[in-house]
Amino acid sequence: MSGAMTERHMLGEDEAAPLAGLAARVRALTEAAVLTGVGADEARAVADEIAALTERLRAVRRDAPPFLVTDGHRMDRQGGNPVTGVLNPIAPPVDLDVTADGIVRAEFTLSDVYEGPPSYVHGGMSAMVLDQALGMAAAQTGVGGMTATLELRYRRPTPLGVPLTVEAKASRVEGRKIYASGTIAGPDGRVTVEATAMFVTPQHFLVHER
Ligand SMILES: CCCCCCCC(=O)SCCNC(=O)CCNC(=O)[C@H](O)C(C)(C)COP(=O)(O)OP(=O)(O)OC[C@H]1O[C@@H](n2cnc3c(N)ncnc32)[C@H](O)[C@@H]1OP(=O)(O)O
Repeated sequence: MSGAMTERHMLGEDEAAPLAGLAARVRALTEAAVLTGVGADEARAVADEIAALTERLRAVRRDAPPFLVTDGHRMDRQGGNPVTGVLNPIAPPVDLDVTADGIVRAEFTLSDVYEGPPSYVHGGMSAMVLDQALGMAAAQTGVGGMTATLELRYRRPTPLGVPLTVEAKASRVEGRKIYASGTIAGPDGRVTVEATAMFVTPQHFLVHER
């Protein structure tokens, strides 16, 4: 089971680097699988080889994704995060940075793996990137919290395969509620998606993590 309370193995740089390399290869494999034009026999043969490789990785299995040893902000440690995690092949990954004034920002590119409407980014993927960025912005105010509400306005289609920018900032804190907003913009700087969210700090965060 993968739960918040599960004890996590901590990966040092020496252990993390080859696993990040593995994730990068699987990410490339995923894109190749989505775009391949090989015939049925070749697809079956490759599938068998991948099944064998999967069994090799399963030979030693952890109970939950490991954390990275880091002196950066807290989310840095979640190498398995589906948006930012270098250890997770389904993460683009989006390398979110935090400026001194609490703005969370990244440039990233989404491949055809994330296609929703033909030639554009899937709206759920934009939501996931924004949830993560706004969540990190909320965390800059103190403890951070769980997403309670996330409202999105899809202003225009988000293009695939070109540099996008995500930006987020917390706007205010009211007790355990933290409000944040953010955007995704295309290479021309025009905003494609706007988001506002409210995060609620669960009581157990306050007890265990302060
Ligand atoms: C660095 C981190 C980056 C992380 C980015 C990714 C973030 C995520 O994706 S988190 C995953 C998605 N979210 C979830 O699964 C959350 C599931 N929900 C929960 O766990 C709980 O409902 C939680 C924590 C939001 C609130 O629970 P709890 O602490 O018991 O809240 P509760 O005491 O009932 O309410 C506190 C206040 O918040 C309000 N509130 C709680 N939930 C909501 C909601 N969904 N909508 C509106 N208001 C809400 C309550 O009305 C109450 O307000 P007031 O104090 O004014 O009466």
